[in-house]
Amino acid sequence: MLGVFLVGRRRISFQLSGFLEDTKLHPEGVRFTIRVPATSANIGPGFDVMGVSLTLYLTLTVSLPRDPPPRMFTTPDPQPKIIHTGEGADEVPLDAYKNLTTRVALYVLRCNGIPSFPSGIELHCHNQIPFGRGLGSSGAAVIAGVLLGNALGQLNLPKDRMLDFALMVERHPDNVTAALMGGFVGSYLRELDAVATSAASVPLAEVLPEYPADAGEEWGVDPPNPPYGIGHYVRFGWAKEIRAVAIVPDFEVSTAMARSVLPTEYSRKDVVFNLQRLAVLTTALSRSPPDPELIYEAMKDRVHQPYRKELIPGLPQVLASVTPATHPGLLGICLSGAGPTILALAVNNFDAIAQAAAEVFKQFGITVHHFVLDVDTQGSIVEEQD
Ligand SMILES: Nc1ncnc2c1ncn2[C@@H]1O[C@H](COP(=O)(O)OP(=O)(O)OP(=O)(O)O)[C@@H](O)[C@H]1O
Ligand SMILES: N[C@@H](CCO)C(=O)O
Repeated sequence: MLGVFLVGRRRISFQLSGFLEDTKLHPEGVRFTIRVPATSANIGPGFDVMGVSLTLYLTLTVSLPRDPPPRMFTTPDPQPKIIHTGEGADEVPLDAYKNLTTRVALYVLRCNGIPSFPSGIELHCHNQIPFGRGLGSSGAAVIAGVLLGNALGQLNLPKDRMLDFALMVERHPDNVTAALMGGFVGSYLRELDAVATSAASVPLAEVLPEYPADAGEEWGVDPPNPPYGIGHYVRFGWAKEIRAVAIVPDFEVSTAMARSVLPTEYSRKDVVFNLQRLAVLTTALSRSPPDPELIYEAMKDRVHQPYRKELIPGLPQVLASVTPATHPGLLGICLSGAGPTILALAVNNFDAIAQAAAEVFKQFGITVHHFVLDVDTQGSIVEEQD
């Protein structure tokens, strides 16, 4: 059986039967991995626009029998077996009809005329991305699902088309675009015509229905296919000496909650404040050596961070007290995604910067841990396992 996956601009073709033979799951079977990076969205002023992919990963090891047993069109239908280790292991659903990654994979398969998973799939998800912290865990799960559906269905979708599928689920483009493409990216949702707009606006419940466990093939209407070209993106430069310190509080803030506290209208003054900084920041982060004076100011925001402080005790105090003046090496500091993680961009003194933020959070009774990360330039990859 021939598998063909698109990985970046490289088309990788391989004989599925040529995969490693050492899997415990299917000793005679097929095995490949899907690796998706964490992301930090917004970077201050670029709310729902900018994202950067970071070197923490969700990795799926997918095993399937070389000669799958014939499909049984009676219940129980062929659910993948899911093992999940690492972050989220105590809360992630292992039922493939409830797990975000496999539900998205099934959505992609069903949109392409494949009604269910192939039989005998075993999926080991190893996750380094903390849940609900602003590091793009859900975006990574969605992208992993799109790549899984593409691989299992041998669909050969180009990455731009995969982005359409991801945007039907996660409807702001910043995290999923960075997770799929890698690097530092800006993206927008294209204005669609009326038909495409309504296709792209169908309720999430229709894209990812609650699959009844005993439904077999009877899943009702086909899910809505994404319109073509929902999201467009551009890659920005990133100065190689800039690293990302992710300071992760010990509590979760769901993105849905963090979006519900935002206003629906903004003053012209606040919109202009963000636009001015956004325009400067995209170029400032590409320049070597990076200029802390320019970047610190350009990472300020008036569109989402001020409203999220009620969900994140200590947020304004951390942002105001950890500055390039007090902490040489720091370039700028902001909320990562919907929070509560703080993203500090710096060229050195990474641990001291994290420690300073930790001390402020401590005054609010919050403990944190931190990662010093680099920008992942590859984006999501699908490859034979070593
Ligand atoms: N690997 C995963 N497998 C299955 N479900 C996941 C996975 N990662 C995240 N999720 C789901 O996504 C939820 C977190 O999504 P949410 O959008 O609230 O936060 P986030 O994506 O971590 O943060 P942000 O969007 O601000 O970067 C989890 O509670 C879980 O339901
Ligand atoms: N732009 C999004 C990122 C989180 O998914 C937000 O800030 O709500």
